[in-house]
Amino acid sequence: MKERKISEEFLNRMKKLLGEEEYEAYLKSFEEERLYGLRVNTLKITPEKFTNMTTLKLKPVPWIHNGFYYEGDERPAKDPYYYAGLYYLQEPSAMTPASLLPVIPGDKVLDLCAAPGGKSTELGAKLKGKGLLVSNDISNSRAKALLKNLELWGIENICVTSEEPKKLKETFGEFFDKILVDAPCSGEGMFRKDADMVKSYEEHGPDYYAAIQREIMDQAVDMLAPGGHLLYSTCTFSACENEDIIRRTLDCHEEMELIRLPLFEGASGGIGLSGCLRLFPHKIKGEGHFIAMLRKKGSPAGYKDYGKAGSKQPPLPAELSNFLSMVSKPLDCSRIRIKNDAVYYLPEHFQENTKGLRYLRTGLLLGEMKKDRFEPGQAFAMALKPEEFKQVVSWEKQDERVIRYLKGETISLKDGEDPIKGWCLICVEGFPLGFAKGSGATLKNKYYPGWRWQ
Ligand SMILES: C[S@@+](CC[C@H](N)C(=O)[O-])C[C@H]1O[C@@H](n2cnc3c(N)ncnc32)[C@H](O)[C@@H]1O
Repeated sequence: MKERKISEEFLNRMKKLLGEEEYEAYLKSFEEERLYGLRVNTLKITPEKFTNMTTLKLKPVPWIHNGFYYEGDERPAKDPYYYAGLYYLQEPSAMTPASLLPVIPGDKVLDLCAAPGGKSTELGAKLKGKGLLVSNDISNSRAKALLKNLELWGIENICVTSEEPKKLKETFGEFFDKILVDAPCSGEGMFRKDADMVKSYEEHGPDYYAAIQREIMDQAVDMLAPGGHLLYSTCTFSACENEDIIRRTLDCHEEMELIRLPLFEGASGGIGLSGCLRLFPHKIKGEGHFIAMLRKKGSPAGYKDYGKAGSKQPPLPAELSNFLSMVSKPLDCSRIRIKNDAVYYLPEHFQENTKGLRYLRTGLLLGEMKKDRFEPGQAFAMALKPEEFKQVVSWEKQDERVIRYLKGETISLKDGEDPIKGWCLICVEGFPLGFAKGSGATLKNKYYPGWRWQ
């Protein structure tokens, strides 16, 4: 582990927050090794099936149904199942916020500070393809990583934006049923996991972040529909970034109420504000976190479609229709849009009157219209189940062609294997990796170059 020098001021504050005895236990937790976790993508596989298939040595995270610890000497990101989007690597405490937000299929969900997608991927899985997930991050470069993770996970009903919350509020108003604010914070809870956090803490501490958090929460409240839930989380300990933010939100917005979160083994209540959750590394096998849930009073107005998705559209180009005839996934063609040759499948409830926002993605990118053909894209492959495409090639994980395909190589079929003509979906053990185009015994590789196995 890297050497880290934690500021005296922080340690004194922790002593005050925890009391002498607990403070000693907290300091002792620094002697323990950091923990490694992964969360299974329930859009694609059940945790039971995954644990039976993988060679990783896993132990369940007790409070997360699809969360597991893996051992630090394993390399789960160098695994074809990772490339198939079967799991996301995530510190166990960080799995908690998305697991607690009560998202149901059909909801309109906003993840306001979403990159790189640790929580958005779970929110998208909970939606099961129904409703809308708007994932936003103010940083454009981080939003690109977010987009990749959401597409790798096969989430089709996404919009990815890179905007200031204020701008989103001006556009959407009280639109969302569920909002997650996983706020930028001073990161005190991550000192054990990531020594670099100590360095950035010296530049910007709790007061700097508290001002940003207050502003973000005000905008989030204004985007929440009556009856909607807003979950606030940080990975820091300072009360001014946690309970104080919640207290202030309740004071400034009388339409909001606190929803008590149930305690689970090892979790603690809020300090001076019951109903919130605190996770401490000396009490739980995970890093430090704070979580609180709020609700906007009133009842949901019921379904209201703002956009034109579903309105009459010009017929699809023949090349696209031909390709879609190989796809049995139910697609509502009135939600297909072609923009600068890129073909998108809009999510339900998508507002087409939201122009002017910096979108990185509006819906599922099905592919691209080329001169006289349609070329399906990587995100489309990841959102398909093998039974939803006409021609499928599935290799066992040990088959050397899996890694060669992920490296972008042209693949030859083996003697005795049926020749392939045209588009096919390449899978590992039945889980899609991407497309290829067959011309008999040879498969031309169509794996997205930016995602290649390095
Ligand atoms: C704690 S991280 C989010 C982690 C993410 N939720 C995950 O689980 O992968 C906070 C994020 O907030 C973003 N951010 C900072 N200021 C913001 C603002 N004013 N509005 C929206 N996002 C902001 C940062 O770029 C950063 O990616």
